[in-house]
Amino acid sequence: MLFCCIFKHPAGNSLSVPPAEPRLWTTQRDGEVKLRMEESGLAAEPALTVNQMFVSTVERYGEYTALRWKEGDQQKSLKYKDYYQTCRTAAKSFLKLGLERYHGVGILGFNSVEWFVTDIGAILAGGFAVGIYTTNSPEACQYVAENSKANIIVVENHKQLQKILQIEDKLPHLKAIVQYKDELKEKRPNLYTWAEFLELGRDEPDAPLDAIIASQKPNQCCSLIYTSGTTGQPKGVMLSHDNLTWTAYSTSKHVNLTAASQAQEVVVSYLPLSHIAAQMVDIWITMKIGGVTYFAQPDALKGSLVDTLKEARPTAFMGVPRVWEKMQEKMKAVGAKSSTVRRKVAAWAKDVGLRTNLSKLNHAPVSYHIAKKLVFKKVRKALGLDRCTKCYTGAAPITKDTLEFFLSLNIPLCELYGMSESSGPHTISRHDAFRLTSCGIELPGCKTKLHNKDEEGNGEICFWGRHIFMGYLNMPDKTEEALDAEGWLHSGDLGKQDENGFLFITGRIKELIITAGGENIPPVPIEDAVKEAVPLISNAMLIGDKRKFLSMLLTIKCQVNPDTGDPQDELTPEAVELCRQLGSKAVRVSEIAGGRDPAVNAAIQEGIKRVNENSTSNAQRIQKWVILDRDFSVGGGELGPTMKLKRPVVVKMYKEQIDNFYKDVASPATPDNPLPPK
Ligand SMILES: Nc1ncnc2c1ncn2[C@@H]1O[C@H](COP(=O)(O)OP(=O)(O)OP(=O)(O)O)[C@@H](O)[C@H]1O
Repeated sequence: MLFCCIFKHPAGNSLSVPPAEPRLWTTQRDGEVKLRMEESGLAAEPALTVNQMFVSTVERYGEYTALRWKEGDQQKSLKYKDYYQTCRTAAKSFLKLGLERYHGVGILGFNSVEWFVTDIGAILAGGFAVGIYTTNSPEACQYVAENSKANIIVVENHKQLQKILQIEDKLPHLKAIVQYKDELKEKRPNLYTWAEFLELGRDEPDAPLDAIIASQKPNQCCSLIYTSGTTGQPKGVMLSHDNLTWTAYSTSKHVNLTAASQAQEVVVSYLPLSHIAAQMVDIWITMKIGGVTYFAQPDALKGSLVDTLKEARPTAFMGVPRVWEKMQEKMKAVGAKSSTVRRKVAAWAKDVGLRTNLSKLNHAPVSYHIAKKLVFKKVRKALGLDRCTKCYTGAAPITKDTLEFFLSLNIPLCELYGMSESSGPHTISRHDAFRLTSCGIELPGCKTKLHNKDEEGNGEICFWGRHIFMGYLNMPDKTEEALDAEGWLHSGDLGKQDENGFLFITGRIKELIITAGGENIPPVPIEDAVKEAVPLISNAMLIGDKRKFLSMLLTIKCQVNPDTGDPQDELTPEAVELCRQLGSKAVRVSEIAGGRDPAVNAAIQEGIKRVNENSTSNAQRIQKWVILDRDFSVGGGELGPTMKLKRPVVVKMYKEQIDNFYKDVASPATPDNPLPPK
């Protein structure tokens, strides 16, 4: 907030005191922050609003294609100059519908032209762009809509509309709803189709919109990213114009993206846009460099993504670890079915690929033309990545196994690390600056500090730079927890750096379990060890915060409904086979859950025993466990959009099972809990 105080001078003249400089953070919707400008380098670049960045791209690349998509069998596209005009029309429509300054426009739907236009139109009109996860329940949508004081909500289809209609009465700020796909199934006042919505603004004068745009400053909020809740109630991360425009600029420089005047970069938009990673790549970075965004189909993650990749042939591609893992699983399955000769050639090429790429990382001279010709080119083509020179993974931890698998296919995955609170990326690895399992070095103009380092050099990763968020909307306490007195963002992640500044993530303090006995236990290594020891297990979650001992919730690998993504009762073929090997005839989760299958119980108990034997202390031993009826999923609410466990949600959902572990600490072994607490 700018404070301007006017007081009377004893002589009677009015004296105006210059406005106090804004602080580094604010939690007020109309607040302003001090920009973290530096004297030189990239952080000294002039600050831009979203409109200024967009106009500058239109001036340079107005005739270039900005957006591409497929409608039926037809390819459609929009040029930069028309994209900008459509956003302006949408902005005028929002104003006509009553959008107030610093109020939200919620967007609930799959990636599309309309999503982008809503987001940017809301910003141009002086509101906040607010992505809402399509998997949100009506109550979760209500929280976001209320928190952001949404005046308008733009939904994709009838299904999403129903969620908003259920909570409409509880949203006093809501003035209109727009549905951008499919026919409206019913007419309602204040419900518009996309065409009707754009029509509202078509003939509106420019002046009121231009006045709003002219009044915008780079240090004001324009976008809210709601955290997905892996660490508690979602928080509205306030991002300023400068956060978006500067991060887009700095990232494009760091990873050497090509400006459209030389050749247009192409990206495929398919990850949830309400998450900062997808939004930064698909909307802001691509706009900054005048690239093309190609929209995938809504069923991208259910199987159509590879077809879209083959059509779009992206030059840069970002996947969360689960996307790469799925590709890996699929390729392995296809590989297993191919002829012996093909398998041998592929295995040989992969061996050459891994060895050569590892030597390359060590700057040793390499040559692998034959493998490239025989296998790698074909693999890339089959994945639609034949033009893709930059493949990224990020937003969650990826296993070394997956990194090595792709490296062996000559597809080095560059890792990207960051948070919503850092407008997306903080560090990114590059082909010319790469260490396996490292997340690379920080963006130019940004700084990293490791707080409270231990003897091995592990400390809490703290960030500084113009990508750091403004604050959490209406949450001063949480903001002060995240930003220290000097303005460093504390990530809650543990990491260490090598002598060249390469960052390695080594844990998450924010999910550390602190037992009643005061022992600090990082859950992920124990959970990973259990999954590795018992391949039948799909998800494992360690319990023990403020408890006397550790226990674990387990789920079994099951089939997934391809349309909804919901976990089914049927086991995967791999799980059925694993059961056979254990002497179990189970084909369904319900035959195993709750300790119903003695052979599976024994195998899990044996696996957990092995993990316990390797534990560093008694407190780190898993004493009890239970197999749940249903696997974790995004739709079920246990996993976030990047497949990170939402621990507080799981604890609430399975309270009964957890209470059971601890209700009688001295209880003897049961089929569910074969190991009595020590
Ligand atoms: N490359 C990476 N490797 C390991 N962990 C990562 C990586 N990138 C991001 N993360 C993890 O994701 C966190 C950031 O998550 P993000 O800002 O996307 O929040 P979220 O998933 O929406 O929700 P919440 O804030 O509730 O966790 C980081 O603090 C880190 O723990």
